[in-house]
Amino acid sequence: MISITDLRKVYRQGSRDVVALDGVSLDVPQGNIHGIIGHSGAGKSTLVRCLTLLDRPTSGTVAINGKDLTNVSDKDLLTARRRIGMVFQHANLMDSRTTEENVAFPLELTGTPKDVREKKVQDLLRLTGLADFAKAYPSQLSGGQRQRVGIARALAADPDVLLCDEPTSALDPRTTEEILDLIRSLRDRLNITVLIITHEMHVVKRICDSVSLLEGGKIVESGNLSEVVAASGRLSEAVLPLPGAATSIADGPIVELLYSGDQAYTPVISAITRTFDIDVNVLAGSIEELGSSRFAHLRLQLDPSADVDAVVQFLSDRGIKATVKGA
Ligand SMILES: Nc1ncnc2c1ncn2[C@@H]1O[C@H](COP(=O)(O)OP(=O)(O)OP(=O)(O)O)[C@@H](O)[C@H]1O
Repeated sequence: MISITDLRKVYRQGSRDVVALDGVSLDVPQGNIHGIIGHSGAGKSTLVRCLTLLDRPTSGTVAINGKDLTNVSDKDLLTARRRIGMVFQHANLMDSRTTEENVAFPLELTGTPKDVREKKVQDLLRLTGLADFAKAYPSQLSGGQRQRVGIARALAADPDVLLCDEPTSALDPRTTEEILDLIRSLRDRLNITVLIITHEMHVVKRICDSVSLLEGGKIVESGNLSEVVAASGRLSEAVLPLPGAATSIADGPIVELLYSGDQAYTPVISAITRTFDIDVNVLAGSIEELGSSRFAHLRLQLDPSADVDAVVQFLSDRGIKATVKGA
């Protein structure tokens, strides 16, 4: 488990202070994949630097399984850093080393005996689908394979947390899916906690259990995917976007529905039509399967004669959040 508590980082720029992190608090349980999403300047890189102890936070703490990493002495810094394995946008491999030598590098630094090292490297290569590329040099590998090497190397020191900083931003869509699936399968097998820093919502939708929106150095929304969808905030809009203002074909109240889980299997439109004996027009819709749950976001236009309050109550009785958007 990783616990970030009231993390602040203030940079001095000339005569003014720049608050890059403004009290970030976050708990990610063991074995969870948590996405941190934010636009440029939100504070993502600063957060990564503070989590990897490359930069000391101005105040606040980062603890892994209850052990505070932020207050370790310089002497213990290297050991503390090993508890977080880093995956970057570019794998930054050593060109003169083969795949297995790149993966072995962190183990050489810690003086791991050769026989233990070799077994560990072969295990990691199997785990990351690289067994056939052990003797290949980075120049002989595809972008996706190089990223796999970077992931295997990040796992070599048995970290408690895998911190992935824009791990797929440099990859094509198909390779992106492969790498995200690999990260999820590693989590499933190793029960490792994963933090993914990204500006891409599809990364969150593909593998994250939970997500936080970082903005101006603060976490402004956070929760597991069903919670953030139900909260109908900005993350909800980003997870289940509806196309812009759809033109209505007739007068009549517009209602937006947001629902997940079992309710997503409810035949909602026919239920409204039958119960209220009115026509319903679908203006826009977005239905997604995220993790093991299904989420739906619909914009409906009801018959002008509809008793909209009664329809909203009918939906709410069935666990479906409905908001009237005006006629
Ligand atoms: N070393 C520094 N000195 C002064 N200000 C800094 C420093 N590093 C970051 N900042 C400021 O802190 C804020 C957050 O920057 P940060 O690089 O963490 O954002 P980001 O979300 O990673 O953006 P990007 O996605 O563009 O990399 C910005 O206003 C930035 O100008």
